[in-house]
Parts: sequence; C-alpha cells; structure tokens
Amino acid sequence: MSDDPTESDPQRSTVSAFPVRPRLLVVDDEPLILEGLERLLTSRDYDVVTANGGCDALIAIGKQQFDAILLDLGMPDLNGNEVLRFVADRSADTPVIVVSGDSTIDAAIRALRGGAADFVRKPYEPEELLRRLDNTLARRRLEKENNHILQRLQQSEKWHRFLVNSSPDFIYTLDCEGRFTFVNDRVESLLGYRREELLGQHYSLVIHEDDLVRAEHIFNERRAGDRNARNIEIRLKCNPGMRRPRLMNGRCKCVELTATGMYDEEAGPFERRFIGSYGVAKDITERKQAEETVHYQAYHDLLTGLPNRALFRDHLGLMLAQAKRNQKPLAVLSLDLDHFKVINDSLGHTIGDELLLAVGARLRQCLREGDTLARLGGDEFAVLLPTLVSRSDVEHICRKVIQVLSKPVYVKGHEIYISVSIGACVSPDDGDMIDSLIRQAEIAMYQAKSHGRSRLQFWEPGMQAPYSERMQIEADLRRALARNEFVLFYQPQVDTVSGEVRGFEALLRWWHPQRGLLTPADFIPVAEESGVIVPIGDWVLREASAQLAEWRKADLPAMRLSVNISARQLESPDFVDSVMRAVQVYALDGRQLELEITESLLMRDFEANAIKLGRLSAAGIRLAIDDFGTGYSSFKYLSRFPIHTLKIDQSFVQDLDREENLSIVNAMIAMGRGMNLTVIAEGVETESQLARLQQMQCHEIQGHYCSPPLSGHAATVMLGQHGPGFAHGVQRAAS
Ligand SMILES: Nc1nc2c(ncn2[C@@H]2O[C@@H]3COP(=O)(O)O[C@H]4[C@@H](O)[C@H](n5cnc6c(=O)[nH]c(N)nc65)O[C@@H]4COP(=O)(O)O[C@H]3[C@H]2O)c(=O)[nH]1
Repeated sequence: MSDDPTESDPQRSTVSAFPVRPRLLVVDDEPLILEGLERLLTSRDYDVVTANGGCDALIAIGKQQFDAILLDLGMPDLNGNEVLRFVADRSADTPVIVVSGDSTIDAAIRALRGGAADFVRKPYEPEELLRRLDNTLARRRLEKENNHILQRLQQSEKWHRFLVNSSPDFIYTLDCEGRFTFVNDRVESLLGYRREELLGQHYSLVIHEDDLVRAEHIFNERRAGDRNARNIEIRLKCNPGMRRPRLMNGRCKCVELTATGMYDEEAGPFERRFIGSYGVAKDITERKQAEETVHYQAYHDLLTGLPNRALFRDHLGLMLAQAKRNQKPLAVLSLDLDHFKVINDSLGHTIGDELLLAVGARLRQCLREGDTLARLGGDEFAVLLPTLVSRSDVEHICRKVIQVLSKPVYVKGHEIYISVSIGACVSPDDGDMIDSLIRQAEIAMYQAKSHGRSRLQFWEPGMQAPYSERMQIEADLRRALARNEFVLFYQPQVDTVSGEVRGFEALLRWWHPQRGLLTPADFIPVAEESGVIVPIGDWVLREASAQLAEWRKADLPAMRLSVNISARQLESPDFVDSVMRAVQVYALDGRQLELEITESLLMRDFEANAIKLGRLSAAGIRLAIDDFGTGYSSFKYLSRFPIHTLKIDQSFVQDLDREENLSIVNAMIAMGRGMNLTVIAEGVETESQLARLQQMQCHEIQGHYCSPPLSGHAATVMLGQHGPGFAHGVQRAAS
C-alpha cells in the first residue's frame, strides 16, 4: 500500500513531486487583458489555459486541475466571487490570485475571506504580478509538502499503533519514576488489567513478589542500544480482581522481557535527559509450563508423584554433603513389596497401581518432612533419612513401616495383604558414595527377602556376592530360553503291584554354559521372583507335550506325563489357554497330561483356581496335588478340585521308620484311596520304604529306588523295554 496521497490522481501530480510546468487558469472577460496575461505567463514557461468569463472558468476547473488560478472579479456572466466559492468547494487547495480592477479595500477583504490567496490590483506591474504568482505557488508547494508529510506521519503512527496493540507481546513505556505511561491492548488478555487501570501505576503492581528485586534492575533500565537488558525471565502478577478469569490460565505469567532506556533526543547529543524506559514482554508461560512438566517427568514417578531414582540421587548427594559438614549419619533404605508381582499379575495392573499409591501414602505417614521417599520402579521404593542419631533410629522407623504395611489394604473391594522387605545402609559407616549406598541398601533388601521377607536387614560388607549371583542368574535366565539351554528329564512312576511304569514326571534342568547342569533349586526361585518362570513353564508344557507326541509316533505305550506348575504360571491369565494350546498343537489325549500343583498354591486363590482347573479338567487334563501333607489344606476344600492324584511328599517317605510318619502316610494313602485318587509316594530310595508303602497299598512310587530322573533318550529306551527291571525289584519287595 502506498502512503503517497497524489498517487490516486492520474490527471495531475504535485508541484514538488513532479517538476513539470505549473498549469495556470487565467480568467478575464476583457480579451485584451486576457491575451496580455497569457502572453506574459507563457513567456515565463507557464502552461496557460484561458477562460473569458466565470462560466468558462467553471467548465475548465471541472475538466482539469490547476496549480493556480488568476481570476478577474467583475465579469458579466458569473462574477469572480462566485467562481472563488466554487473553487473553495471543489478544489480548496488550488490557490486563486484575484486580479481585479476594483481597487477598494472591501473588494480585497471579501476576496481574501472568500479564499483568495492574494489580491493584485489592475493595472498591474508585470514583474510584480509574476513575483506574487511565484510566491503563491511556492507557498502552496510548501503547504502541499507539509500536508503530505503530515499524512505520512499520521499513517505511520496509525500503523505503529496497530502493530503495538495487536502485538502478541505486552509493550509498555514507563516514566523516569517507573510509572506506566503507555501499555498496549495485550495487557488486558495477559494480566487482566484494563489499560486505564495501569496507566500512572508503578510497575511493581504487576511484579511477582519473589521477583521484585530482579525487576528493579530491568524496569529501571537506563541503557539503550545493544547493551540493554534482553530476554530476562520474570513473573508478572495477574489482576487479582479480574472479572474474566477464563482469559487467564494461572495467577501469574512468566515473560521474557527486553527493556531499553529512553532519552529526550531534542536536548542535543551532549545533554541527553533520561525520560523513562520502554519494554517488550513476551509471554512464555506455556513454554515454562512445558519445561516444568518435562522436568517434573524427568524427576518424578508419574504414578505416585514421588521422586524417582534421578531425584533421589540428587537429594542423596545434597544430604551427603550436608551430613559431612554436620558430622551426622544418614541412612538409605531400599524397600521392596513382597509378592507384589503376584498381586499385579492376578488382580491386574489397575489394582496393582492403586496398591502402590496406597503403599506410597502409608510410607509417607511413617516419615518426617525432611525425609525423602522415592519410587525407584515397580514395587521398589527408597527412603533417605537425612538426620539420624544412631542405627536404632533406622530400626525404629523400619519397625513402624513394617507394621503399617502389614495392615490390609482395601482396593476396589479386594482385601490385600502385603508386606515389605527393607535393606538399609548408613553413611558414613557404610561409605559416602551415592550409587554404592543405593546399591548396598538394595543388596541388603534382597538379603532380607531371602531371609524370610517382612524384615529389615542392614548392609554388611560380605553381602555383595549372593546378590550379584542372583542378578547374574536372572540375566542368564532371560537368555536361556532363546539359547535353548533348558532340557527336561523324566522320572518314572512305577506301579507298586505290577512294577510297570505308569507315568513320568517331567523335571526341568538347565544346561548353563559356564556352570554346567543346574537343578531347579538353583534357579526356580529366581525365575519365580523375576517372572521368567511363566515363559519357561510354557516351554516345559510344550516340550513335555512334544515328548508324548514323539512316544506316540514311535508306537510306545501311552504314558501319563506330569509337569510342575508354578505359582506365577497358575496365576497368569493366559494359563488355561497355554495348556490347551500345547494339548491341541500335539494332538494329545488330555488324559495323558497331568499338572502337578502344590496344595498350598492351590489354596492361595481358591475360587480362581477352581475355575481354571475345572476348565482344564473338562478337557480331560489330570491334576496332581504335589508335596501333599506339607501344606494346610482342608479336605473339604480339596474335594472341590478335580483331583486325580495325590503325591505324598518325600519328607514323610524318607522317614517312614518313625511311627508318627508311618501313621500319617497310612492315613494319607487311606484318604486318597477313599477319594478314588491315585496315590504316589515321592522320594522312595530303599527297599524297606517300598515294602511299607506296598503294605499300605500305595498305588505308585517315584524315587531313586526305581530310577533317577532320566534324559529323554534314556526314558524312551526304558519305555521300549517297559520297565521289567522295576517289576522284578518291586515284586521282590512285595514278597
Ligand atoms: N532325595 C531324593 N530326591 C528325589 C528322589 N527321586 C526324585 N527326587 C527329586 O525330587 C524332586 C521331585 O520333584 P518335585 O517334588 O515335583 O519338586 C520339584 C519341583 O517342585 C520343581 N520343578 C522341577 N521341574 C520343574 C518345572 O518344570 N517347573 C516348575 N515350576 N518346577 C519344577 O523343582 C523341584 C525339585 O526338582 P528336582 O531337583 O528335579 O527334584 C525332583 C527329583 O529329582 C529320591 O529318591 N531321593
């Protein structure tokens, strides 16, 4: 858009902008005078148009623009004053010089009042007329130029005002006392003040109390140019009484401020007078909030809102420095919920999350304000006790924690019992390095877990090894499946009367690349705790099923094969499906597969287990109660499960000489037979044990007396021979 007002007139440009010959209109009814004037002016290079009366003049003015008009007054058709009025109405900026024979002062005054620029009496001196014409044209040229400049200034001010007011930034000026002399419209949406409310007010009205000292420097900025204050972050307060809170998000805004000193330029370069400052404040509230969110997320656990490991480390670092200065001990606790994974897997993550929230809140109750409680991940919490008197303080707090967490937690209708294992270490006794203190507390916590859970264990120097070994096993276990390092062994279960092999128990072994063949006792507890047991258990089911399918393919007698099921496996929501899948994939007769589940595990979640096992039983799959006699099951409950086999725990079998054990085993066998179950005695090592079991009419035995667990190949060979050797031994014992 152009700001040049003459650009809109195609007929004529201004005298100053386009130095062409000035165009004049000469009006007189006297032909001789008209001619004389025309000659005179043309000789001076004016572009002359003549009109021999008032009417002619109006026609000429209507057609084109003139830079000046020389006008006679007394004309018969239309006198000069009428023409003058017409010019004043139509093109007021065209100067008119009246050239009249009427020499009265009244005529001159009237003409000048009517808008004439000058009055020249006839007869005139040509040079005098030309000089007056030149003056008039020069004056008009200056006026036009001034107008033009004024217009441009007004336009430019309008644009600046528009830019300032529609700016997304808050723009202000202050006087030298720090009072607002200008604020743009943005202040209303930013701070909730109307402009009039702020004008004349001291800037401190809008500064957040905590930033007042900093603001003093910026709002009194005297520097101008490149050295001024730039991009200074500061908080501005919103109008507390604002009526339209929907415009605001929050009670204060964060801005980035650039301020500059203002000086009175007219005082000259050596006498610059400070008159105030102006500034531009950019709203960065959203950016700050986003930064704060990112920062919060980086340092907090999002579920509980507690500090995470990074923030815990920071706090610990600070407190260690402080403890060193004050020569006071501090303690780091590592807390881990016992069996949390089981709860999480069986009741679902939503309940698990609620439980963690409840635990966090309870832990907080046991601590003082200066203590730090953090969630390091999963069910692992950490506590920093920065001011201790002695170790007994730690014991006291931990007793409180253990006691508070031993009370049931109610989540969505579930009554959940949880306990916590705590490891602790104290600085400076146990060191003063952040990471080693945290690690030592964790090591001690694992020790507490392995010593029976729900207890406190202080770190001791020798504790490193078992923890590392456990971690190593866990890491190796995670790789073992992919590397095909697991293998199943098969231990036969032999009929006590016929001596024939009735079935096998599949027993897991791990060919560890460095440590050789490992038995379940070496790795099942770690696999259970870490959850790796679920995929491993799945593999066992598939491998055992594959073995049955292989025996069938080799035309070997159909055997029962039992597999051990772990707690995590049974509680996994996918359990039933994974068993069914194995049966279907290998097209097994469901009755060939038996699941061994310990009685205590069965009782743990009675209702859910009854449903799951009911579904499996409907598909013909058998259920054996493992380690029978070691748990606290009630016969009444046991009868609600579709059980086929009772396995008497080897601890009873191996001590059959004791009268008391003999009676128990006798009762168990009688009960099993009474319930129409197959009774198998485990861990039978001697002939006399076998003889007693035969006497008590135990159906089958399993143990080294018959055979240790065999490799798949050895078990296949045995099946081919169909166990005559056993029959011989078993029958001999019976006779
Ligand atoms: N002293 C003695 N022991 C005998 C005798 N005969 C057999 N045994 C051992 O007794 C254990 C019987 O298995 P379990 O009670 O089911 O107890 C098993 C079972 O609870 C668990 N387990 C084994 N395989 C698996 C598996 O695939 N999955 C799961 N979850 N657990 C398994 O590990 C436990 C131990 O398994 P193993 O070390 O293979 O130990 C086996 C077996 O080798 C004997 O005459 N004398």
